[in-house]
Amino acid sequence: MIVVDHMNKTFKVARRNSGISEAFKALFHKEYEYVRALNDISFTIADGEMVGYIGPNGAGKSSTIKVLSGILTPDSGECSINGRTPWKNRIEHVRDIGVVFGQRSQLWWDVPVIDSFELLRDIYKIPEVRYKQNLEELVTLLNLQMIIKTPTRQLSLGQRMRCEIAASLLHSPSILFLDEPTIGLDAVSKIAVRNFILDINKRHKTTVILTTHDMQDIEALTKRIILIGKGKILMDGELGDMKKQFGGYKKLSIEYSGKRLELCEGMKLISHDFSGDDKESIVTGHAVIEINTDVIPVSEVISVLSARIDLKDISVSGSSIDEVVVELYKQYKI
Ligand SMILES: Nc1ncnc2c1ncn2[C@@H]1O[C@H](COP(=O)(O)OP(=O)(O)OP(=O)(O)O)[C@@H](O)[C@H]1O
Repeated sequence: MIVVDHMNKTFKVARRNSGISEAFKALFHKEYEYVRALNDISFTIADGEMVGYIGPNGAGKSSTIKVLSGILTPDSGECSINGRTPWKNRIEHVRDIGVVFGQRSQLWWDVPVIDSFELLRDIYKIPEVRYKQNLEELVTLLNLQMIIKTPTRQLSLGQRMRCEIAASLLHSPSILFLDEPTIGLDAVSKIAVRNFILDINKRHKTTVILTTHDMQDIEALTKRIILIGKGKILMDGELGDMKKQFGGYKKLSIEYSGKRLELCEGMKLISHDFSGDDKESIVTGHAVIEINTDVIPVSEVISVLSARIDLKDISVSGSSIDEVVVELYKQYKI
């Protein structure tokens, strides 16, 4: 169980203008600015839950993960993870958690991956039998057989990320923090990583907190999302509800022939290609229309259109998860 209660963190950042004279001045008089990375944040995450922690750049996601993993001490507020305070009980705490920072490596750069794994076994004092079992499972599920003897620096990004995830799980943690685990991965590697995370959550009931800008990760993995912006928790709820609230638009794509395309209230033309003179003669065309379903249902749009034109082909799609998130960020002005 993770309980975060009214947590705050402010960074003091040195600022100066460019130029040699400014650099010289800064030797004697430094100017500082305060950045409020976490502003009174609170949330609770139950055992076995998978939560997407989202927000724009600089929102405070990594700072939260750093506090939860014991790397950073907050200025005030409480945090209890399985009954421990991460920054106070660091040694016991790290046995309970696995952390993957997509942009940083926990593997030793110049040695084969298996050597890094063995070092981690010694650091975490993982019993030999458990280590062997976990290693075998992770090597199979993450398909590491061919790369485990290669030095980390010679691995591709996708190969390294699979090794990073394995490294974070060797000691069977009950909680996994994933900070942008699919950043820079190709489609095949992304899907492999997502499937693996789903699998360990299902089989081992591992609690997963995932920060990402990849909304397909969120859609594939989590039901609950927590939105952070400018250090504040702005929303905490079901992904499905968020889609309903912010995704009230449908896109209608039509191939048609007939006279002029006329729209009514609740319909907006996104794109329109047509042949012929659209004022007088029969035209054939392709149009994409955005429908505000709060104003007019899709069925009515189709009947309005088909009264005027001959619909040859038609497809309807909802707002993509990215569009929903753009709406969400707009709404909260972040
Ligand atoms: N060590 C630090 N020193 C000074 N400022 C910091 C430090 N770490 C983070 N910050 C600032 O705190 C704010 C939150 O940063 P954080 O890295 O948590 O954001 P984020 O949501 O993870 O962003 P991104 O999506 O870009 O990774 C930013 O304004 C950042 O500049």
